[in-house]
Amino acid sequence: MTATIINGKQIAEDIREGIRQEMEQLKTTGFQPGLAVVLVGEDPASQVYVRHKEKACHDLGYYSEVHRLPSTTSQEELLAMVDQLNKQENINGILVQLPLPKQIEEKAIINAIAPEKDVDGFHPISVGNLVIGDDSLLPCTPAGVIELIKRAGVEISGKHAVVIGRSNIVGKPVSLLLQRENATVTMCHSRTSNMKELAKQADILVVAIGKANFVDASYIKPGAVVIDVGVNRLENGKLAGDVDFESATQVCGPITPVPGGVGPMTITMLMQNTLVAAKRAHGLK
Ligand SMILES: Nc1nc2c(c(=O)[nH]1)N[C@@H](CN(C=O)c1ccc(C(=O)N[C@@H](CCC(=O)O)C(=O)O)cc1)CN2
Repeated sequence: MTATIINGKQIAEDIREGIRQEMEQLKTTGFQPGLAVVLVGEDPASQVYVRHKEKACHDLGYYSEVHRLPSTTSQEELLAMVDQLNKQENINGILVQLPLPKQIEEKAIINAIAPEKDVDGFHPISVGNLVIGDDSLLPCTPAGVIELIKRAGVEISGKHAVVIGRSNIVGKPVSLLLQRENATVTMCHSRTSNMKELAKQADILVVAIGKANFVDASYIKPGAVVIDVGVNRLENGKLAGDVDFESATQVCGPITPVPGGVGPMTITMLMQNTLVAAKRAHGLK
């Protein structure tokens, strides 16, 4: 079995093309999804991601608002901003870019977003719906992971999936989504004593542990699908995933690169969620 590269950039573009075509039809009726993005502070990576979100809206013909607030913004000020966006009829999706400065409690802000506008899928109601398998807006990166696996032509049902990492944003939701697709899921984390042994049993290995090049060939069953969610900026300025790509490709089957794998899917799935939220707000299917 030889490694094949899953081209996340191309898959993300294919999905955007589908959205573009749907928009062509919908906009004749005056329909326009609206996304508000709130950025607090000057984190360089967050500034780049927010610019990409604004550009994606522009390219697809969405209405877009970006609110750039100073790093000294208080929790009350940010809550007031979210409250105002909850009330705005031209806004169907609200995204507060993470991480937030330390004086602001992330949870308080996420909980304040109206669940029907929660295009990040982080609100407890969205998470609860995901757990019980009801319709909800799915968190973007985990939804992107599932989409990548499917579009790489990999059947998920009946497979053993191992997820390394248990964050609320990636590890937990991706495990639930894999389970929803009828995989048998094992979750590993920093306290798992036999991680390598478990990872080596995976048909599908999803790595979201936030440690550069953590997983090498010795963790991978020959031919396994490897999805690398890590985006780690090295001291030399280069990006590295959580998977040692050179080593992994000696044994794995389909694998996502970093950059150009999961990352590009995050913003595309956000655009998809914003369209879904807008259609629901207009009573469309
Ligand atoms: N409110 C949210 N905050 C954050 C989220 C999120 O989903 N919602 N995710 C990340 C940041 N993020 C989007 O916000 C994001 C991360 C990475 C990429 C991406 O395309 N990565 C590229 C590499 C980009 C680079 O050169 O730095 C890739 O992997 O190919 C897009 C979006 C945290 N915050």
